[in-house]
Amino acid sequence: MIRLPPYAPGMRIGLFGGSFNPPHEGHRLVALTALRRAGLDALWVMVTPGNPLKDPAQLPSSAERFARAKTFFRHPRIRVTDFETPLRVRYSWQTVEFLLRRAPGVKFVWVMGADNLAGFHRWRRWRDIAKALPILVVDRPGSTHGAAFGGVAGWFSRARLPEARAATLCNRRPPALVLLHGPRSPLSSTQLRRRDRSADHAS
Ligand SMILES: Nc1ncnc2c1ncn2[C@@H]1O[C@H](COP(=O)(O)OP(=O)(O)OP(=O)(O)O)[C@@H](O)[C@H]1O
Ligand SMILES: O=C(O)c1ccc[n+]([C@@H]2O[C@H](COP(=O)([O-])O)[C@@H](O)[C@H]2O)c1
Repeated sequence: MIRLPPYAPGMRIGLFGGSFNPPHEGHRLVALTALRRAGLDALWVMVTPGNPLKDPAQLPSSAERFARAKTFFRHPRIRVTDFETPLRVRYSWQTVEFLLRRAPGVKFVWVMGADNLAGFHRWRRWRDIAKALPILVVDRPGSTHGAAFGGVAGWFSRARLPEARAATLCNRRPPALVLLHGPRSPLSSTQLRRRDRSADHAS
């Protein structure tokens, strides 16, 4: 049996998947923004076994990334989980399908940064994900335009809600999308890995 964080019918839960290699303040900003502006009861930080669009070489195990994320995200409404690893998930549509079956009545919303929406058309069965649950996107420097006008923007045009309606997103019938603007973080895991590598070289 796959273990999940606590849930109950009617709860509003954000699903925030990522590599988290390592976690950083940009991730925290997304998590807190989603909790607050969508009025979520909880946010699950889902440490992926591996983004299918990224090179898995050099990716620490999900156990290592999970441990680090658990230490990093200390918040009463944030739960870190790596259930996608025992579930042997490769693509997010599998996660969504599993959760909707396993936790009926929970109001799930998919949470992502703007760069992920800009590349969403490359995700396996992205239309099925979009038809299965609402999507909340938090702006990210460098991806504002791509998220608003990129590959999937046309498809979402009628499903897009104004930011002021973000708190209603969990109750919307999908497809439904909100693109949130506000405080942004320029941080990335790539940048942190580079910084760690140069510190190693210097010492
Ligand atoms: N600074 C940020 N602002 C907004 N969203 C972010 C930011 N950093 C990461 N995210 C979002 O967090 C989720 C997990 O991202 P991920 O763990 O790949 O971090 P990353 O910094 O993009 O990593 P990498 O640099 O290794 O690609 C994705 O939805 C991504 O869009
Ligand atoms: O399902 C897909 O095709 C797919 C393609 C790219 C990314 N994802 C998921 O998107 C989330 C963010 O990934 P990342 O690497 O940008 O942190 C994570 O849960 C990935 O598994 C999923």
